[in-house]
Amino acid sequence: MVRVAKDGDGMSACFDCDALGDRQLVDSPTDLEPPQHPPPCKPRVSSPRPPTMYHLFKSIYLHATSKEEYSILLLGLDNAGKTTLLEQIKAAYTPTHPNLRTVPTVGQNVATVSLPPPNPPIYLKIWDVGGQHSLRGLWQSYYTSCHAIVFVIDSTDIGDADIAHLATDAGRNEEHGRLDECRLVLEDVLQNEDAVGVPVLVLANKQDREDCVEVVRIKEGLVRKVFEGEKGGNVRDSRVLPCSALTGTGVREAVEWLCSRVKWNKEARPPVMR
Ligand SMILES: Nc1nc2c(ncn2[C@@H]2O[C@H](COP(=O)(O)OP(=O)(O)OP(=O)(O)O)[C@@H](O)[C@H]2O)c(=O)[nH]1
Ligand SMILES: [Mg+2]
Repeated sequence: MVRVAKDGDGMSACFDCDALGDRQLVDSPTDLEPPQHPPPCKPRVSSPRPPTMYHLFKSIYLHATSKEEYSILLLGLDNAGKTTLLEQIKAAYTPTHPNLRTVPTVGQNVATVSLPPPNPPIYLKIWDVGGQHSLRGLWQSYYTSCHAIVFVIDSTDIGDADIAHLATDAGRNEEHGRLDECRLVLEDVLQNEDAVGVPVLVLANKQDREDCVEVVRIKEGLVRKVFEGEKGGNVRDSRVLPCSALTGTGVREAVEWLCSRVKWNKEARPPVMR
């Protein structure tokens, strides 16, 4: 039996003594002395090899060329505009045209963008997951490895965007769109313990439409109340920004905020090196 040492396991190749001894007995019929079993050979244990110049240069090269990669998770109700946003981010940072003819996402879409200077030299890996009710249970499996969450709101489908109104009699009779559903889903994200401390950017999307609610009302009437309410979870970095995923307005500002926040939070959630 031959044991061949693997590279770096500290032991050089060693031939098994029994096999060699048997063959010597058969090949030496004239031996008068009783057959002597050869002494077992000791495995030669070599000391760990010092790093070579190759390894040294390789690690310097990897250090100089690798970049930090942060994962960004796009969440929000179905039809909010997440996939359209992903297309606009790709188009803003890579030489591609956005595909704005989206279909409801069943599962996920993912894209990695490398930010050009003067942004910090990092990769953003952006995960767009389906927002339909039946798919929301999958979101939590992304929380532990994400570095920031973008919660996309359809600014045309949340009534007057004032959750205090929901509780009043006057409010009950009004048309709220999906305001209550949006509040509950956002609270659910903020309360998840795997997402504690993760920076959250709320995007008031579809600001290009005339029937949209202004960002300041969404901030004061919905987002601030959810974050400061009892289901708002722990303190975290957060921001509300207007955007139109369809026209691309506000998309770069959103990405820049995300870049600064993931870097800021890198002690708590370190990046992956690529
Ligand atoms: N006017 C306008 N329409 C938008 C905007 N963003 C998205 N839409 C439209 O809204 C619809 C839904 O967009 P999607 O990006 O597919 O929505 P989604 O959030 O990915 O939906 P799910 O995959 O079901 O979770 C599409 O018809 C988009 O063209 C926007 O900023 N303005
Ligand atoms: Mg989608």
